Amino acid sequence: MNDIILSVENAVMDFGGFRAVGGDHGLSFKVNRGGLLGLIGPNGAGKSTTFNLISGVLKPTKGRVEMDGIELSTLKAADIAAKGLGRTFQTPRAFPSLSVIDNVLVGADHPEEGPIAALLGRWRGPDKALRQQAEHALERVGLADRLHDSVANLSGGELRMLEVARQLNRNPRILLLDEPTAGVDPNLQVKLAEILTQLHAEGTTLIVVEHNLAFLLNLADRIVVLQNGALLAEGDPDSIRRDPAVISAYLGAEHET
Ligand SMILES: Nc1ncnc2c1ncn2[C@@H]1O[C@H](COP(=O)(O)OP(=O)(O)OP(=O)(O)O)[C@@H](O)[C@H]1O
Repeated sequence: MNDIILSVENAVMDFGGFRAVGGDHGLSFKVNRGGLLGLIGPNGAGKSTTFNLISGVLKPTKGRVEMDGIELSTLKAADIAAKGLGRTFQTPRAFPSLSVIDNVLVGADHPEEGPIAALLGRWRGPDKALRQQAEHALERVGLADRLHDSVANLSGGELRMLEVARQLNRNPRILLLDEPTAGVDPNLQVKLAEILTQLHAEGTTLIVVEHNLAFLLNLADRIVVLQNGALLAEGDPDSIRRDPAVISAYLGAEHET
């Protein structure tokens, strides 16, 4: 029997009259505890919107999201983060006036406070243990020699790795990564794959949205495919690679380019 940590149940997200997620019957899928789930689909399929529903950035028009049997859909994003759900964004977010390490330290000690309160808390100065933990997170993503650099000096790929470090520092039980390889150079992509493999081995539940299918299909143990906001297919990576509906809707189009 699979142990389910997260379930999306009949979720619908409408923006005005436009249905971004849910199709005709609502979107439902489950995430195994400790699993590495890949969420794929063509542009506009509803992947980021689904992440926003899970992490509480958006409230579903209909349906619900549950983590360990607790309904998340009614909670604020900061409360969901405090329950152990971390995420990165498709467009990396950073405090531009802070150094690399201070960007990791923001919110590290009291994630439930939210970033602004935590930023003010930085005036107290972090204790040594927190600083060492943040340094370790930055070492893991290959930014050990950039600790005191301004984030303004980081490349797009490095900013993305900074977001990963920020989440590693919080040690989430579930981590959602939105297009983690986008703009990341091949060396850092290898590092990223190592980090995901290690987190997976440590029992962290991972959900990864990615257009780089070669990267994701090698790492994930299950794949959910969305099309027009609805579930097109789900299964292990091999069955998804062979699924005629996926090939025609998505993989086929990719292969032609
Ligand atoms: N705030 C919003 N208001 C209106 N429409 C939105 C909003 N956010 C997303 N959409 C629309 O919902 C659909 C799904 O968008 P979403 O970003 O979730 O897709 P995606 O699968 O992540 O796409 P991509 O791979 O291009 O990032 C798209 O048609 C998008 O234009």
